[in-house]
Amino acid sequence: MSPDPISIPLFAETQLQLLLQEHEAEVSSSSLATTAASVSPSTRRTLQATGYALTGLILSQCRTGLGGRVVGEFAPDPAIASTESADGQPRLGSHGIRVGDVVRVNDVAGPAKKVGKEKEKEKGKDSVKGGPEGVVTRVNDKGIWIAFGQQGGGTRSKEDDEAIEELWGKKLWCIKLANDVTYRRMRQTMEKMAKFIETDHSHFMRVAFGHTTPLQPDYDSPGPIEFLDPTLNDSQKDAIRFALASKDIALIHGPPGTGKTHTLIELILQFVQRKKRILVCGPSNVSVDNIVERLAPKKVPVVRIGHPARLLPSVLEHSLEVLTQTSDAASIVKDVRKEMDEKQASIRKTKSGRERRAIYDDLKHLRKEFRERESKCVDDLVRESSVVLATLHGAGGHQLKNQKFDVVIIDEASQALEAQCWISLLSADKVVLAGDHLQLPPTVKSSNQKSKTSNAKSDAPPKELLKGLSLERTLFDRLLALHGPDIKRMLTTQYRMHEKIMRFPSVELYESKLIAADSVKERLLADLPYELEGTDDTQEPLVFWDTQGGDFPEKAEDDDIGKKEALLGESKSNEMEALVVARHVDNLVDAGVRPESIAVITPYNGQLALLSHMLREKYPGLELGSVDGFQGREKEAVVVSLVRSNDKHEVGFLGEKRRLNVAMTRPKRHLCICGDSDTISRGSPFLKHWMDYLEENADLRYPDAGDLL
Ligand SMILES: Nc1ncnc2c1ncn2[C@@H]1O[C@H](COP(=O)(O)OP(=O)(O)OP(=O)(O)O)[C@@H](O)[C@H]1O
Repeated sequence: MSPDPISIPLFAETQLQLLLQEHEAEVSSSSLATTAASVSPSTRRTLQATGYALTGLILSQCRTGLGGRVVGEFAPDPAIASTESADGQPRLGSHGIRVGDVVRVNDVAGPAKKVGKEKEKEKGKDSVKGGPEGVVTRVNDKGIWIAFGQQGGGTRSKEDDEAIEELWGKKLWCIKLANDVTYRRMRQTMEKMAKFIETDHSHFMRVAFGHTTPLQPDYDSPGPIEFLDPTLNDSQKDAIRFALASKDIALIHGPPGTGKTHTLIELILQFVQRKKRILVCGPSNVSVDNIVERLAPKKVPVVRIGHPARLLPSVLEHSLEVLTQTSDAASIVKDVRKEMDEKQASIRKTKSGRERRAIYDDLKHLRKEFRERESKCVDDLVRESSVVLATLHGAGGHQLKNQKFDVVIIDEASQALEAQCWISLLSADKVVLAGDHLQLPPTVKSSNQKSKTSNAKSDAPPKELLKGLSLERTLFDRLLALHGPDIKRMLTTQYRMHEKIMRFPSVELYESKLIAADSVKERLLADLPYELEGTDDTQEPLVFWDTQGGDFPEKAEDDDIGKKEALLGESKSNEMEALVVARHVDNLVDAGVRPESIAVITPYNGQLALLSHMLREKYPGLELGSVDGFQGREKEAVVVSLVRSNDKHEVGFLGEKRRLNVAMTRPKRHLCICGDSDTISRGSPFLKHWMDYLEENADLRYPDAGDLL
């Protein structure tokens, strides 16, 4: 079968337009657009209250941190700090700035007045409005530490040094910025692809766009395989054999709880044994760190690329930036760093402008020297590592510019935008993607606004777009549709759910292929390793509170805010149903289930707000979240509030199978569904089957509205 080929430049142009729309949607939906340098005190306070800013700061210390960046320590301004900590020191007020956030530090009085040429130079250059930008590396109630320099890595510049110098003695505040490194790297990659001519196309690229079919896997080429992990099950072994034998593309399909990462670790080790160099990527820092953590004890040389502030503490020792300080190769950088620190400190002691300029000049030379030595050190470290790990956008950084890998592995590939994947794939020969296309794709904001395609560039000539291409269509999905199931292997034993919880998603979505491992298939809450009462709930894996009958109506939104939110699918709520949920949680806790073992999830943010109001204070350990946000997570007991209950039988975005799949596959021992079977069963054949399954298999209960009030 010869697939329909897709034009690579047209694909890239289409992606560029879709990405532009998405970026605009992101910027406009975020109040981060208001990042002008000079804003009123009350706006600053509001920004702090909403989690976007931190006010009342002064610069208290500077030093050279990882990667040669200046790290500034900012303390509460004692003149205005309203709270004190136990030791009598001023404390920062409550705020939402976290480690890893990109922030800009501004002078409360506004940017320094520039004169003449400098002013001209800065006109129209938004990025220099306000103070220097950096990444938060540490926060506690006595201060915040910020590493200055480019968002995407790289060492500091003269402009950074000068901008930081300007902060001494000023009253400061910082504001969280949108982190657009990912967007920028995707755009650069697509721009590159749009310009490629045929001779630039790799074999993998031609496979990925249907210009040719995948080559036959060669099962002899990897030689005999001795599995290192004795616990691997047959489907995991089969997936590993296939990925080793494939010549260009292998998809590992990992339904919920089937040990996708477990399998990837063995696969990576097998590649290393065969002297292959591997780049391992994932869409988020957590997805990558998860692999570093599990790989590190196996004694393989690994290096993790990425800003240290964003990495889990447990993987820091493998971070490239830390290695550039601690490894043998790092000594060549150390001397220069010390000299830079000394120079930096001497600036403040110098009053004369001439001397200051001379120091800045020296710093400039030192910085050049530092960069050259560091770049050699980085190159050496990366070249010596058989396994390099980075986020997908991190793979577009300068550290990997001249690096070549035998295999690129992408974990959680079905949660990454396709353009994001290509950042790591442009020069790849062989690719392994792991994911589950039957769970939710990455969140895309612009798809909610399809009707308003009048984007900001509406006066630009319309470009031809590839039909059927949207950002939600992931590479994983597209490759499967293009080349069929021969390019994938599915993991089939799941180690999370009770058999009764697993059966419906298995039959409806995974061709009845899932098998519950013996260790989990009959596990109940009552078997938890702490004291628990055996009740109707703790001895039952599947409960359905059916609210049919009209006494549990969803709230109709008719005000303006409601309508706007409804566009985002966020505003629905159902107060009576929330009472059913709360009652069920009470019952579980009364039976002895720890609130930390329970999660309450719902597709609607309106309902989440209501449930949080009812339950957060009562059970601080209980986890409350949206279904979308709970993807990838698990809990002993999960209560799902479906919300929709109306005469028109509208189910809104419950109609999305992948969302319901995520919702129903989070629990290990107990799943409780609260919803109106009458409304929901008419939403789609899938929903009808689900309601039928619950009716036949769950412990069915009908709440009494009067009893709840
Ligand atoms: N062959 C196996 N034998 C026993 N336990 C296993 C096996 N494979 C995976 N597991 C267990 O299953 C659980 C899920 O595995 P893992 O964390 O690797 O999956 P994942 O891919 O990260 O998650 P998901 O399957 O939800 O995508 C873990 O507790 C892991 O120890």
